[in-house]
Amino acid sequence: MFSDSPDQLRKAIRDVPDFPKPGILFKDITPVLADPKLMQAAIDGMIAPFAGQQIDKVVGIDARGFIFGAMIAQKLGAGFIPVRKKGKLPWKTHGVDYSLEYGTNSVEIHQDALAPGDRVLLADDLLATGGTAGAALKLILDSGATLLGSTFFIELGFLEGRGKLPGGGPVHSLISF
Ligand SMILES: O=P(O)(O)OC[C@H]1O[C@H](OP(=O)(O)OP(=O)(O)O)[C@H](O)[C@@H]1O
Ligand SMILES: Nc1ncnc2[nH]cnc12
Repeated sequence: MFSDSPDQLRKAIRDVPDFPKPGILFKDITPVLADPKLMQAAIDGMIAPFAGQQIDKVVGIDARGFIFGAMIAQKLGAGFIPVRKKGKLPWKTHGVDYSLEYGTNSVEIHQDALAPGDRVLLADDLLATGGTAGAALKLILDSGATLLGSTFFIELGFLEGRGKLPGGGPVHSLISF
């Protein structure tokens, strides 16, 4: 990781006012995705607090969480498990409804994706109200797996989303606004 990366990462995140709804300041990560050095710094920074721990599975949340989660899983030598928006997974699922900063939705996980005793890290691009990550946390804990913690590229601290992640281990974010 290059030493001034947090500053460079922060500068690369683009603010888009009133997307997808009036009053929402959308944090656009596509400039980070487009730069391999920045992405490497982002992934390294998201993994750092969990270094040295045995992690069997990384759960990533549809859709932007797939990008970060899959890269983290590869780097850790762990499996990747998708939590998808309702109706997208082909096999038997468990699901949960939730609300997020700009709406409501449902996410699902395959019933056989996680097993009791699996050591899991949850990953997403952004923690806002915590509704989405809280829904994923419920799916993980209901499976009997052990949730070691959660890691986010961005946290919107003023929305206090980490309060929606009780019992899920440490919550880490690389860039806070
Ligand atoms: O903390 P919350 O208020 O729940 O918001 C955070 C969630 O919102 C975004 O997902 P979105 O549903 O927009 O899906 P996308 O990744 O498909 O754009 C983001 O990727 C997080 O998953
Ligand atoms: N402000 C925001 N920007 C980008 N993604 C989000 N997900 C929830 N709130 C968001």
